[in-house]
Amino acid sequence: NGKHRLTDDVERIVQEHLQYVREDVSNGWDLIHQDGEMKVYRREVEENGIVVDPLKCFHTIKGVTGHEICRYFWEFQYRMEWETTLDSTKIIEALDPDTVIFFQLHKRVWPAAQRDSCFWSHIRCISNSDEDQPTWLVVNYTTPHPLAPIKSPQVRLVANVALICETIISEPPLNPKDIKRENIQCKLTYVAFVNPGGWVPSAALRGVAKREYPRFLKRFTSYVVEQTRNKPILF
Ligand SMILES: O=S(=O)(CCO)c1ccc(-c2ccc(C3CCCC3)c([C@H]3C[C@H]3c3ccccn3)c2)cc1
Repeated sequence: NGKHRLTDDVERIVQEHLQYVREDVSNGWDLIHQDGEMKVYRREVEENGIVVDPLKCFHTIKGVTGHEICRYFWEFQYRMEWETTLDSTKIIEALDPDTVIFFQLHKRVWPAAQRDSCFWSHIRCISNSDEDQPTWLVVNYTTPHPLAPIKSPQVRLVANVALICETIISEPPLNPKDIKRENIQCKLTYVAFVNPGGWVPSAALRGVAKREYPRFLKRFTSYVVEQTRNKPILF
């Protein structure tokens, strides 16, 4: 894909996430939610009295590939079908076929002021030669943009989010064309570093995050399972 003004930033952040995804959650992380295969961890971090808790979620979803999960997460046209915490979302610039810039209005979470966000969103396939299936990832990273002016009373969110997915094929048939959905599953890692961009009561924000991240990940992954059920597998 063509080089653009954010190529170096995108490369740097993608590489950082590829290192970070391997870090285990044994020390310093609290398991805040478990539901079947989904495990949600959080570290309690404050910067200048603002809660910026990193979030890490591991989940295994049967019947879908990592490419399908990343595709539905990245593609703009599906977003409002699974994202219940947004008032609006729109693409304000396309930098290359895999990198766009979004502007989003997030639903107001009382008593905090309404948040908006502007980030570049990049989707990529990392082929790791040794394993059979490639890793797919999406990164959403805050960036300023002239078409996303900061307008009071909205507060600009600062977010660095990654969705990293592996595809597992159990009992692969001799001919890949014979692979069925019951033989595939996606192992996903979702990490979110969200700075609310301005003061929010710590307990309120931690409560919202604890409720909303698991709900959002469950709703999103269920949506992809539904959408792909009778479609050819996208590897
Ligand atoms: O995965 S994404 O890139 C999907 C694209 O939309 C993503 C997900 C979540 C957020 C987000 C935005 C705002 C908040 C807070 C900050 C003050 C008031 C709201 C939170 C915290 C509260 C947690 C939360 C988690 C999930 C959904 C909503 N709320 C999270 C941003 C981007």
